[in-house]
Amino acid sequence: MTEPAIRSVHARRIWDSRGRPTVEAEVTLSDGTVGRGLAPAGASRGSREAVDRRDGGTRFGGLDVQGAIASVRDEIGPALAGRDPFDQAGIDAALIALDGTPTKARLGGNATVAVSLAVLQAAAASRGLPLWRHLAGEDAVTIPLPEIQIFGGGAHAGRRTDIQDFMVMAPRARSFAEALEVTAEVYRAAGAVMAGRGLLQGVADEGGWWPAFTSNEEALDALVAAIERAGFTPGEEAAISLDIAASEFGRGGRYRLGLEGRELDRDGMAEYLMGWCARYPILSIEDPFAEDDAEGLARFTAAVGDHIQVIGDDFLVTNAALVAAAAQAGTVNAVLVKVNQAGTVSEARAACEAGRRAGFGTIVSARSGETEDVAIAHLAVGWSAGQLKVGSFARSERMAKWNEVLRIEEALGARARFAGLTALPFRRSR
Ligand SMILES: C=C(OP(=O)(O)O)C(=O)O
Ligand SMILES: [Mg+2]
Repeated sequence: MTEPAIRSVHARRIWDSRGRPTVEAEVTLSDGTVGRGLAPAGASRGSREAVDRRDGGTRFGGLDVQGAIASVRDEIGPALAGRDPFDQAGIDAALIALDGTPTKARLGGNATVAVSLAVLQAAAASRGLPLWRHLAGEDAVTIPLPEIQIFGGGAHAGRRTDIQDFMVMAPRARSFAEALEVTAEVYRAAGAVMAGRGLLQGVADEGGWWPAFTSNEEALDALVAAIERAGFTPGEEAAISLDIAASEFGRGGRYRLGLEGRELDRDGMAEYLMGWCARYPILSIEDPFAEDDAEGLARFTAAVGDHIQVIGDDFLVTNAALVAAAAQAGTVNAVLVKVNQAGTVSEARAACEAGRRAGFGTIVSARSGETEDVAIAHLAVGWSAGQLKVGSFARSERMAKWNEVLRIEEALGARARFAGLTALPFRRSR
């Protein structure tokens, strides 16, 4: 039997979880198999990420994705027709060459990521394999430790807090299912705590509670109160993970905390965060300094990196070369992996592998603008990334992904190996 080839690539406009247009690509193989890839979209974006093509106007105003769809129809589709769908690296290299820019700005990162994921899905479907198994081959896989948002802030919640994500990790959980259960208890308790204080406003872009706090610390205190109200001991069954997303309010070594009406220099910011690390049970901090502040990051990681995961998101933009450089410089000890930040599956995988080689924590992540697509749950398992960040409970585009990991864990049965705390970089090096 001859191996199937790519017959056609189609793109359509769909809508994301923020009500904005995005791209869905559909790849059809010569054996009739179809694979779909859906492009997510970030709000707090690193300046070196792949650039989406957003141009023209929708009928009712707002930027459209017709340019990205035209890229697929006029250029990507014809270029990929007849190619081997199992050669993901070759397909992604072709997309990179066809685009010809360092940031995929010509074709659009939203076009390349949708097609790259669609080819991957078509190849898995053609083999009759779940995506995670197609990715892992015969290798054993690890089920990721989740970090789950409880309060959303920053660019995802009208900047009601400067800090973007207040999340929970379950350090004692023995399975993904148990970690999800613990965090769900904290999530509901947090809603009750906020309602009791008259602070409940709704849900943020990633499903965490939309806050009405008057300081960033008030959110941390409420998180500790929620953990206790759920019947857990802070730092034991449930610990704290933060995404500071500092590029949103910091530049040139200066940090403007809008909520608290003050500006900190690099040392002041370090003191602010180190104070939190001393007072709260924090296990992980993402982008604690702005993407242009390698010095702040390096000093912070040198100070706390032996017991706290320090993740580069905007700082590393899912780029293998930047991950390798960060490992050399000691700026962070973990990398967030967002497929659309790179623009292709292969580049995201390379960033994840560069992280693994460096002994980093590796966290596959969704974006704040998402779809019902569950591919990243499979990437996290298939790549044995060790950690997954998807958002929270109150939005089904997030729950679709968390629930998909439950299905994979169940399918693996006794063979399921939950990463748990071994996913953290300081646990690895011990
Ligand atoms: C998921 C995140 O947000 P966005 O998608 O807005 O970049 C993040 O910063 O980690
Ligand atoms: Mg981030």
